[in-house]
Amino acid sequence: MTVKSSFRVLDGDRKTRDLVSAFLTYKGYETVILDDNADLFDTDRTTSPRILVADLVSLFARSGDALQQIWQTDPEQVAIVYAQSDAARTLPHDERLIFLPKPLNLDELESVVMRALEYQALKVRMPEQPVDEYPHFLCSTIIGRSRQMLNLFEMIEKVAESSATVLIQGESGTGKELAARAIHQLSSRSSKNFVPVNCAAIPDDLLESELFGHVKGSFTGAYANRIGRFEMADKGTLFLDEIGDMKATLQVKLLRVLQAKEFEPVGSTRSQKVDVRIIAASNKNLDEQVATRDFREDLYYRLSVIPITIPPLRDRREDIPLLINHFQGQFNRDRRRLVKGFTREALEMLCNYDWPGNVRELENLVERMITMKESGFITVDDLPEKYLAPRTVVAPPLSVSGSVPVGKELPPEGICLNSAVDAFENGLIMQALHRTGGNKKEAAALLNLKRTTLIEKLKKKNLQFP
Ligand SMILES: Nc1ncnc2c1ncn2[C@@H]1O[C@H](COP(=O)(O)OP(=O)(O)OP(=O)(O)O)[C@@H](O)[C@H]1O
Repeated sequence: MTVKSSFRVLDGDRKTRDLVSAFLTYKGYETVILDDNADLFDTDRTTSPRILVADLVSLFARSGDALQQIWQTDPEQVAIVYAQSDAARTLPHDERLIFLPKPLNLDELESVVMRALEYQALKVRMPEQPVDEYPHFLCSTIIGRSRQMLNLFEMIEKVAESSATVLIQGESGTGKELAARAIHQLSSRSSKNFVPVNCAAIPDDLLESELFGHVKGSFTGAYANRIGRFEMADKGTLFLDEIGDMKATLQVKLLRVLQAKEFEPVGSTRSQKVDVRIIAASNKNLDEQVATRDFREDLYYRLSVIPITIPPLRDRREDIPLLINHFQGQFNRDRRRLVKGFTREALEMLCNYDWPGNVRELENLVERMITMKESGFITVDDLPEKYLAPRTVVAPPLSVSGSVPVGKELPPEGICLNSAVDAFENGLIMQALHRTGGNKKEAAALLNLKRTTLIEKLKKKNLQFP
């Protein structure tokens, strides 16, 4: 049975219907006009793609639930529905539905037809993997396949069972809050509140009242009694983010609550009991802050009963393609885009980049790229300049001393030497692997390294030749 394109056109207004049908036929698509007697829900699944182009009023005249009924029979059918602009909000939010405002513009119709075709092509080639079967998720939010992330998943599952205080450390954007939420979600406290507090975002003089609440009249502006985050988190979890920014006097009070499991609201002398699990996080090195006496040692030990460190993304590069794929799916859905992915070269650039902003930076980049690109593949030319650095690395000749001279000028704002050297080294290693088709022995010879040294480097840097 041959699989052919098929558009079904539904419109009570004959003139518009004939125009749409003639236009699609002219563009080379097989088109069927649905007259009054045609069964809207008996879709012929031997045709592909299956796209309905319909006037909203005519569609709803058949049934107010017409779209859902069509999708029940044929879940991959795309509906291009046109109506007056303000009718858009009456339509369900669904990636299979494309709205087109009236009056119909044939250029716009052509472009949404392309989108619909791309959507279906994508669905046929890449059936979505059910989340449950996806092996690299925790709580369906944290993604990673690197050894470090799999260890982290295990750790989170273990610590969730207890109520011990957890201290999560890691650079900004590595997913500390996500990890804290997962611990709460997997714990027996999950039906109660998860209450986050960003200690760095709240002015010092307000943080105490924010945490413990206050009684009316306790300070200027305290017009009424107010409960604090500790009370809100009773029987649940309190997430103290950026704990390293908490001022010394408050550190003492927090220590007392951790020890006595009770606190007093600002302006009150009455102690209140609470049952709160504390998860603290910091992107500063608390060890160093303890050494410089910026953080109390006793509080540090109280908080770090279970210490967890989330490694920066550059130390687990094999997670990058997985994360890109995840965010791509998410933003294609959210922004109603049909971007198919990143080209291999673009992906390689991104895998070589150092991601100082970690997963947050990666997520923002993918969102920006998907929003701007709309469909097709994202290529190296679409990437912002800063992500291209490794491509500009051309293996220069060895200097007399045997060291490799840096081919770029030092920018006026300076550079991070370690990252630059690291990126430069990664670029050369990947080039050597490319040139030798992934043969490590030959690549090592090109780099004047022992094969085992190259393998060690690849492992240490988490570099993978695709
Ligand atoms: N492993 C991951 N999988 C999926 N998304 C992630 C992952 N890690 C981080 N993210 C996403 O990256 C963004 C930053 O994560 P999060 O806020 O948890 O980081 P953080 O370490 O707490 O940052 P900060 O130190 O700046 O508070 C969020 O949008 C989060 O959903």
